[in-house]
Amino acid sequence: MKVSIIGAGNVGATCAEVIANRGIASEVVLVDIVEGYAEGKAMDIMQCAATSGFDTVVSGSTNDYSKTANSNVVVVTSGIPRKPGMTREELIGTNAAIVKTVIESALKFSKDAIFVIVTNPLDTMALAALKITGLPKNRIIGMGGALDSSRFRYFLSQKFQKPMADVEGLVIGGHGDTTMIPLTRFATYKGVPFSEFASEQDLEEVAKQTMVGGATLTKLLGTSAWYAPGASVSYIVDCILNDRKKMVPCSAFLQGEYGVKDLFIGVPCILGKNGIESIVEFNLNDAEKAKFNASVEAILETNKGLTNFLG
Ligand SMILES: NC(=O)C1=CN([C@@H]2O[C@H](COP(=O)(O)OP(=O)(O)OC[C@H]3O[C@@H](n4cnc5c(N)ncnc54)[C@H](O)[C@@H]3O)[C@@H](O)[C@H]2O)C=CC1
Ligand SMILES: O=C([O-])CC(=O)C(=O)O
Repeated sequence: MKVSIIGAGNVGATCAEVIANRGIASEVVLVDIVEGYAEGKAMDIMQCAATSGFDTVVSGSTNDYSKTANSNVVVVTSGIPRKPGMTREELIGTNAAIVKTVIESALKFSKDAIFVIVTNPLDTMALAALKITGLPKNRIIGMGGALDSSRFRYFLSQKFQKPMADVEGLVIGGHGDTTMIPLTRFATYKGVPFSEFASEQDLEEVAKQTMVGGATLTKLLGTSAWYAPGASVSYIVDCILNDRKKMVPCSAFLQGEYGVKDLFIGVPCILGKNGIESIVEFNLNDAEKAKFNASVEAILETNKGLTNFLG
């Protein structure tokens, strides 16, 4: 099983390292535009193999997409990250052009690949990927909700002092500071809804922390996060390559689900060897619906910025 990761920066390289360490794929190819960068990252990761004990082969290439040929999965992590004070949406001008070039190049060599899009603004870049490739919707997956839900579980676990493994939480909606929707009503402690013992105010606080989770890290780090993003991408890659059929919130191209058409937004998806194999629909209450609709409107607004790139 072969995975190519386009963009060997913080997120891309972390993803390669996690995939190798967990043996998720037999081969990982990192590609970057900066001369020698992907080769260097790959060599550094390979020098963990002897001590970490993995046999995944990680290699790097500067813009030579022939090395990515016949990938089962292509991960797109190329593009600029935000700086403190910026929104993800502000990255669209630079990143849309990068995403277009790299996806066209990767598709030439891997016509059957499933594409996992990571570059921000995520929901809009996933739409760009669909339009650029013309691939069926199951083969374009936006990585947002997996990370946001993982952060939601972290903040729930911190707030209520519960082990992370006992905490479940789901985030849907857009992958943006104001567009994501941590579903506090469905958050559980070992199957018991948190709402049974936590105040609404406490749960709202956790939801707010989750929504700005990426911005908080960007402020602390001076650039956006990479460990949890890299781990979340690897989780999705594992679900595809190992046909896990797990439910993972991802940005998916909706065709009527949740009352939405022709738009990428975060919803629970079943991931397997065919990519997004189905979308799980469930009833939202009026307040959740209102948030979801507001999220749709915000993504539609950001998507307008694509017209310069895609016509
Ligand atoms: N969807 C999500 O949950 C997340 C998305 N991101 C996004 O992922 C992207 C990457 O973030 P980082 O890895 O932190 O940035 P980074 O700056 O560390 O790495 C980006 C890499 O892309 C490369 N690149 C730029 N243009 C390229 C091209 N045309 N071809 C090949 N490589 C090219 C750069 O040389 C750089 O090495 C950003 O847009 C960031 O906002 C980051 C974290 C989470
Ligand atoms: O915050 C950012 O810009 C990067 C990202 O999407 C995240 O970490 O959630």
